Amino acid sequence: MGEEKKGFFGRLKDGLTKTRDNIVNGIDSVFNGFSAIDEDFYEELEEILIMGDIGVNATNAIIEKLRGQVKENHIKQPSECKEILIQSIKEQMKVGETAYDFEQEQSVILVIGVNGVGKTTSVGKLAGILKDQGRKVLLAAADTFRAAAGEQLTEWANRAGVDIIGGSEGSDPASVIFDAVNAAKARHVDVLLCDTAGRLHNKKNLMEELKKINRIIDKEFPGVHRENLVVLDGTTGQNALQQARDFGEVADLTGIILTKMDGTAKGGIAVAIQSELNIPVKYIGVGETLEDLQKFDSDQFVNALFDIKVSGEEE
Ligand SMILES: Nc1nc2c(ncn2[C@@H]2O[C@H](COP(=O)(O)OP(=O)(O)OP(=O)(O)O)[C@@H](O)[C@H]2O)c(=O)[nH]1
Repeated sequence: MGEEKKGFFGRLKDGLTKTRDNIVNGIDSVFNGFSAIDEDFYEELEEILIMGDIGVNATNAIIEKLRGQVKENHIKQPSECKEILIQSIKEQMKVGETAYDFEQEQSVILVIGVNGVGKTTSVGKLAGILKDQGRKVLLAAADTFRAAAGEQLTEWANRAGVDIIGGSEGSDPASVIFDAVNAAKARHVDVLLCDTAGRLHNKKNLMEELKKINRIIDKEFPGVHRENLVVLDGTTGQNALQQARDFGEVADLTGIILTKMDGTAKGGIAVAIQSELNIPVKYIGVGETLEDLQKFDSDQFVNALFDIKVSGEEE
C-alpha cells in the first residue's frame, strides 16, 4: 500500500517507528533475555522506559503497577509480563474524559507555545477540521512577531475557506485579539482560533503578552467557552514538559497539541505528558498535511507504539 493511501493509524504507526525501536525493542529484549523476574529485570525495564522519554514519575508508577500484578498473579516468566506492562502504560496515561466542547459551543481557542513547535500549522489544520464539521470559523493572526506567520496563516485560511483578522507584521498582538474577538461576536462566529507568537523580545514579555490577551478575551467575550491549547513539539522530549509548565503559569491549559510525532525517537513523551501534567493531549500531529492532525486517543497511541492490531483501526 502506498504511503499516501495509509489511514491515520498506519501513519501514526509509521511515525512511531523510531520510538518503537527505542522503547519496544528494548523491552522485548529484556523480556526475552531474562529467565527470571528479579531486581535486575525491573531495573533494565525502568532504564528503557526512562531513556524512552516516558519520564521518571510515570516510569516508577508503571513499574510499581507491574510489580504488584506480578506478585498478585504469581507470574514467574518475564515473557508473561508484556501484556501487563502495556496495560499499565495505558492506565498511566488516563486523564479522564477528554472534552471537545468547542465542537458544539461558541468558543475562543488560544493556541500558545514556543516558536517553531507548529502553532501556525496546527491552527490552520484545526480551522480546516472545524470548518468541515460545519462550524463557522474565524482566525486571529496574533503572531505579529514572525514576519511569515501571518502569510502562512492566510494561506491556511484560504485553503480552509475561513476569514482571518490581523497578520500584519509588527502590529500589536493584543489589539489583533481585541479586533478578532469583536469581529467574532459581530459575525456570529462559532469558533475563533487565535495564533500567537512563540517568541517576543524575551520570555517575560511573551508571558505578559499572553496574560494581556487572556484578559482581553475574558473582558470582551464573557461567558464564551474558552480553550487554551499549548502546542508541544514531540521531538524535544522532556523539554516539552517544562514548556507546558511555564505556559501553565499564565494560562489555564485545557489541552495539548503534540506535533511532529512522525519520525521522532522521543514519542514516549506522550506518556509523560498525560501522566505527569495530567492535561489531555487533544490532538496529535504526524506530518504537515491537514489529515496529519487528529484527535489523540491514548489506547490507540499505545497500540500503534507496540504494533498491536485492533479491529476497526484502519491501517
Ligand atoms: N513533520 C512535521 N512537521 C510539522 C508538524 N506540525 C508542524 N510541522 C512543521 O513545523 C514547522 C514549524 O511550524 P509553524 O507552524 O510555523 O510553527 P510555529 O509554532 O507557528 O512557529 P513560530 O511562528 O515561529 O512561533 C513547519 O515547517 C511545519 O510544517 C508535524 O506534525 N509533523
